[in-house]
Amino acid sequence: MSQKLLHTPEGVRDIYGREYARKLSVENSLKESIRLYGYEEIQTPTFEFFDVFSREIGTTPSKELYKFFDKEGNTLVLRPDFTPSIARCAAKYFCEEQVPLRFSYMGNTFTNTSNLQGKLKEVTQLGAELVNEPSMEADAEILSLVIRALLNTGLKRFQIAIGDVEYFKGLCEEAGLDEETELDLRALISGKNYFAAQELLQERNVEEPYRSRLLKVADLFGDLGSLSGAGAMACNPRSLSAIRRLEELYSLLKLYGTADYVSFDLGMLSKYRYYTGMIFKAYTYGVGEAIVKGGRYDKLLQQFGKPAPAVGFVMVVDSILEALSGQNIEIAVTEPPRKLYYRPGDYREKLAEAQALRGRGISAALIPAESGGVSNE
Ligand SMILES: N[C@@H](Cc1c[nH]c[nH+]1)C(=O)O
Repeated sequence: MSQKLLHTPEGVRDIYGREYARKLSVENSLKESIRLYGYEEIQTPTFEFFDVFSREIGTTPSKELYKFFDKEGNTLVLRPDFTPSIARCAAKYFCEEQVPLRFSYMGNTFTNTSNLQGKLKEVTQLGAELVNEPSMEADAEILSLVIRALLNTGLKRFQIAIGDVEYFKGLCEEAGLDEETELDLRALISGKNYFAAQELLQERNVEEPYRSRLLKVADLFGDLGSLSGAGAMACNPRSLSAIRRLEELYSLLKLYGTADYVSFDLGMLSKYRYYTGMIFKAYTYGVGEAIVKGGRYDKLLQQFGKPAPAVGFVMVVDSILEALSGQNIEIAVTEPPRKLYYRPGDYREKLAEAQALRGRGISAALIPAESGGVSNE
């Protein structure tokens, strides 16, 4: 048989045995934490029309989408991001609804990145979205829910960095940047490419003090105190009200008892352009990428026909598992099946025994004794 048949493409993988049992256990724990906050599970399709993830929506760039065609010639896309799908779904079925809507979901997302990046191209995401809620209380609920859910998996050492896209937008407006320059600058700052950012601002004739203010954004991180520094640097109402919101958010997190897990990072700029306010990422030891990502997107549902504010997050289950393993944190898994070995002469008794165990909710596998047993490990 060709060895090639046994291989999976780069960036996807099989998960089985104990590792899969651990994954299921973490998923259940995260789901239960989200359920406690009143979120209702929903399911959206794995692929959608291209337009749901088009450039105007502001999600994953087109070159990173898995695109294909159906027999009618429609362009379809394997979802790279749940948020546009949930926005579409909420706009379709809850269009007239004004009360807060709480949705949670779980499934795999797909991004067609280059093999050289060494990233998984299919990951399991578990998330929640709170629609029709513009308040700071909603932002605080989302952040505190994330913190509680992470603690419930057994993780202890993690930090949530919070930013607000309005701070940077305010500085860009103040400096008179056009949209294209703003997008280019955002990409350079997110990629930590400061020299190129400096060059770009010089090229576009951005004057002082605006140029240095924009470049300093990358250094604006730390505890609550760092917000006052950021406030002192900005002279425009957009950036200043972003700072005020973050300060208010912090006092709400104190009510939840979750403020110790957060820090601020005004240089945090997401690659997704649908965010309109607070954004955040959770980091922990042993994983380079964020294990949770989220934020407020008050204009996205409008693109699907329902003007409604919303805020939400996703947890990347594969990365949380990597963190738990790297930090040697035990994950309770369900008992493996009891193995009942039978010989031709005692099959009747062993079968009865297995049935009795199953009747009591205990998993039991019958195994021919001469086979030497099976292994799923
Ligand atoms: N979908 C975003 C996370 C998010 C959910 N809701 C709001 N933001 C992401 O994948 O990064």
